Amino acid sequence: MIYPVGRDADRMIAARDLVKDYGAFRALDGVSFDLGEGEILGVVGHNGAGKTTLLKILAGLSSPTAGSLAIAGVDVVRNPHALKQTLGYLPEESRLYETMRVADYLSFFGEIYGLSGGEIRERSERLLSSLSLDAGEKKIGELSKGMRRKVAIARSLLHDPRFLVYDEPSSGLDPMTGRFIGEYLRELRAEGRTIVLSAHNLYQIEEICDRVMILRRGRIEAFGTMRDLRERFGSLTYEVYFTIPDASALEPSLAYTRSDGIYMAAAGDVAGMNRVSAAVAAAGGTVERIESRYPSLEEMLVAVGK
Ligand SMILES: Nc1ncnc2c1ncn2[C@@H]1O[C@H](COP(=O)(O)OP(=O)(O)OP(=O)(O)O)[C@@H](O)[C@H]1O
Repeated sequence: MIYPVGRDADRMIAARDLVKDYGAFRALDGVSFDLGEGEILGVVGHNGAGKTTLLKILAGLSSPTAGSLAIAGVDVVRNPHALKQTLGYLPEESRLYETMRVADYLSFFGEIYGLSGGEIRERSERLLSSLSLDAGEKKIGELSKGMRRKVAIARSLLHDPRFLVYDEPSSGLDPMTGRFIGEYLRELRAEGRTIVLSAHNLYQIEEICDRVMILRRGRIEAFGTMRDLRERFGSLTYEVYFTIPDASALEPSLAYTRSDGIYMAAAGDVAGMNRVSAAVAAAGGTVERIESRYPSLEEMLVAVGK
């Protein structure tokens, strides 16, 4: 199945039946989807689902065993080097050059991208300041994990690429730095860049991504906006909060929890919610409020299973 983008978006990625075998093991098994320009796609899945494998293929660093992939209209399976100027890649773990100062490190990569000395200085300064990174004269080996991640992000953006592939950008970072990077990604999107990222921080994915792909054992289990996914995984949950003088008067089959003197029983649909409310009233209790909520991405992933 192909998951198309909306008609109004220019297409940045067209992936068709991507397969990746490692020997006899099939890590990706027929992945097809489209992504529009200027969108953020979050790729989620349990360990070993195939996220890094897919991201490496999108970055032109690994060639698929079968299938086709066009990025910005270019067939990157046949011509992976065509991505060089278009793509900024952030690997899951970046090996940085421990003994280099940040400025020298960025200069080194700027030269690889063919930038002039002036361009490198101007862009490095702008990137480091937008990332709130002031490393001074420190060597990369002396930086904290969060600072190193920011250096790797700056490196991925030096040549001003339109398409970013970020593997676990906030992994291992404290919540403040993780949040900062989430907001930074939104700014990059506002500049018109297309971003594919993987993350185990599902709240961040829910917050910043336009579309989400749930991978399971190398296949797309679900793909769409969070709204699409909520429809696919269904239902609202209703939580009925009540007080009751004697909970033992409730019908024994009614499951509930109790916190600070307030009881709560959950129901999967409106009929269930009505049954709970009636049971509470029959046992002499009072319904205080009813809350409805959608399943979170985390609950969806649990429902999908390994
Ligand atoms: N070079 C390789 N050789 C053999 N098997 C590999 C190789 N790279 C990945 N695999 C296997 O392919 C599967 C998918 O791996 P991948 O790294 O893409 O998963 P992932 O979803 O990124 O996992 P994680 O969340 O743990 O990073 C795993 O079973 C992994 O063992």
